[in-house]
Amino acid sequence: MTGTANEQARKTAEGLVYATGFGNEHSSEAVPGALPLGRNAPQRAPLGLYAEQLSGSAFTEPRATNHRSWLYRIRPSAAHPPFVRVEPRAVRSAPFTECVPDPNRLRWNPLPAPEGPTDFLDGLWTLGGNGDATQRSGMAVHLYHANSAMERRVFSDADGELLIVPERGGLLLRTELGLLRAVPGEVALIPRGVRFRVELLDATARGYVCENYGQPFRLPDLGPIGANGLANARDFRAPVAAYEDVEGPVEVVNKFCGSLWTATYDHSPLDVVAWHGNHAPYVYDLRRFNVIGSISYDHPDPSIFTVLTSPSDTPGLAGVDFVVFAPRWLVGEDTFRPPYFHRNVMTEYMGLIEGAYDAKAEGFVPGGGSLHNMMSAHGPDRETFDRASAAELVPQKIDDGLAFMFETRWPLTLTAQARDAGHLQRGYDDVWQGLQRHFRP
Ligand SMILES: O=C(O)Cc1cc(O)ccc1O
Ligand SMILES: [Fe+2]
Repeated sequence: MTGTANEQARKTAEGLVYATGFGNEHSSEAVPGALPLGRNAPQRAPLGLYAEQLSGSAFTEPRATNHRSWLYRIRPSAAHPPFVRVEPRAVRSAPFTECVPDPNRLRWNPLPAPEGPTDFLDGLWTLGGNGDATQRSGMAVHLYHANSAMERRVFSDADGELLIVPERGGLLLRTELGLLRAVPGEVALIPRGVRFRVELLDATARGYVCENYGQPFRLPDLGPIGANGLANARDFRAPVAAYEDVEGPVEVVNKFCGSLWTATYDHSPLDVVAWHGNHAPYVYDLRRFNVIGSISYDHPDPSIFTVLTSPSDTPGLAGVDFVVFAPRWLVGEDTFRPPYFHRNVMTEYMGLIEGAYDAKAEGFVPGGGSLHNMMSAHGPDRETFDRASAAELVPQKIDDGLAFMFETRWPLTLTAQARDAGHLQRGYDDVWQGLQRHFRP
């Protein structure tokens, strides 16, 4: 991508307007009068537009979990040529069958820079996942490293929603429902089936993606925390309508039941002039997260840091949680303050957006990731354990990092490329070597 194209994307991103709130019924029109009033499907939609419903939930799901938007577009989505299946490059999907599930603790360095011009879609690289895309259950962990804009190219994912976690470089997401800017420290969500393309605000972009095949992410219940706290609903931003009136070839890539399918349209499908509904993309600034923790003793379980949760059919057991370790004060008395040693029935994939993470002195780097699969023993490395066991317990501000976790109820199976990757760290186990016995009966 040329500097000029980046510059243009940056200028566009600067002027963006948003609607706020989580899961709201938004309505928006890019041209006055484009949104019909009082009905969804008038005999003739305003301004010669086509009316189309995009459903992210079954028609009959309870109102609280019903997701759909009405789109008023220049051409109906139905007018398209056949899709043909294409090579998926480094994108893989559930069920993950290339490897046997591995109980070892694993850690990767950042995804290497791509060779040659690579857009967001070509730069997607799947680490692993669980479940089955055709059953709409489970999740996948992808990383991306891109250096160019998706030009005349649009992507949509029928298999799940995409939670994008930029780590390096900002993104301008041009979606059917409008434009979103997502820079490191923010996360963006593209709902199932929503078409979008990604432009870059910087020379390169790197980050993580949680592809959630299961129920859409929602805000966790707050229970005794009360009516406020953690991620507050008003801090989520949805786009306002913005459309492309572009004729000529545009490649539309559709991820469907694990495969990538492509068709060349004679126009851009990002041609929605007005819309209303709640099946909409959003962006959230992780620094707005209201961190809640212990003000007496002990280290709460990290569920207290849940930003978004995708419930499964068993109450309390998430298909996947998105958890953030944001700057916070530690004040626990007579407490080992960093993450404790533990074995967890849930599987933990962790990434680092910036700085450092308080359980690991070294080796867990921004853009890298660690996998602690179901029941694998992990926790502070030796250096962290020794330091925290001896530390003077004065109030301490942890403000030198932003880490996150995709935590899932099912074990995560790697792709062959993740297992064999040159950037897989050898000897991760060694960080727990040298923990001395101190037992004195
Ligand atoms: O493993 C990790 O670092 C994540 C984590 C953090 C924490 O504070 C407690 C439990 C846990 O799994
Ligand atoms: Fe953990």
